Amino acid sequence: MPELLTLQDVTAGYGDATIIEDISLSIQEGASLAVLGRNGVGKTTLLRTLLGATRQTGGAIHWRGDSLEGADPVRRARMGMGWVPQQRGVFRSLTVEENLSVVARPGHWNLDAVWKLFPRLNERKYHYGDQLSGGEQQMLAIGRALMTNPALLLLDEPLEGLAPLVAEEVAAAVQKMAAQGTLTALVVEQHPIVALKMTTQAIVLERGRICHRARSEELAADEALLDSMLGVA
Ligand SMILES: Nc1ncnc2c1ncn2[C@@H]1O[C@H](COP(=O)(O)OP(=O)(O)OP(=O)(O)O)[C@@H](O)[C@H]1O
Repeated sequence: MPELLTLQDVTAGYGDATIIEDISLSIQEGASLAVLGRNGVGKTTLLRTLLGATRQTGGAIHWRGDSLEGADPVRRARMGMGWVPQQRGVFRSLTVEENLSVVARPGHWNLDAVWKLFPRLNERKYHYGDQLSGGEQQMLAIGRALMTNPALLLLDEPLEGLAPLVAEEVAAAVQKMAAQGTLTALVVEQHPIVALKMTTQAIVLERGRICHRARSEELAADEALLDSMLGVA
């Protein structure tokens, strides 16, 4: 598979503060990457840097071989970057179906494909955004990003704040979505075991730098290493 995204020695932050440093990695089309690390190590900042929403002070990012230097977030979105923010961002005064339809762009992901991935959204399609539970809002936020048919989908802590059973449902859907290979997925998660199940590759950040990279399956099996890096016994 060709490479979708390549980062070479990327350093970025906010104002004068450097948050991530010397990040080098490449992600192939259709692959899925978990970005792990303790609180405050720069996971969200890495995502925001891909989107062009931080101050990049060093290194280069290439998208399908072309430099992203100078490309603002709007242009990056048009190029095919989709983003599921931590705050979810669904339109509360639109129905589920309207929320999905207003952002639709041609491609594999249409209403039927989203209903199949999230049967619960299909059941609630005439409900308004503000009538949904937290879990349903998260499903809708993911569905909305999928409807734009992005080449790269960035998910920032998709399970945060969800009750365990709903979190499992969302995790299973993300895993299914990532395994279909219709897009490249990058998942930031506090819960490494779940994130590793959803993805094929993983990186671990420590103080803004990559301290470990592995295939997700291998890292998931190495409890001692996971515990030493992330404290998950
Ligand atoms: N807009 C901002 N302006 C200045 N500093 C910021 C901004 N956003 C985040 N930071 C700082 O950058 C550092 C890394 O934050 P970031 O959110 O990237 O970490 P994280 O690994 O995603 O953490 P968490 O898991 O807690 O969300 C933190 O010290 C944070 O205070």
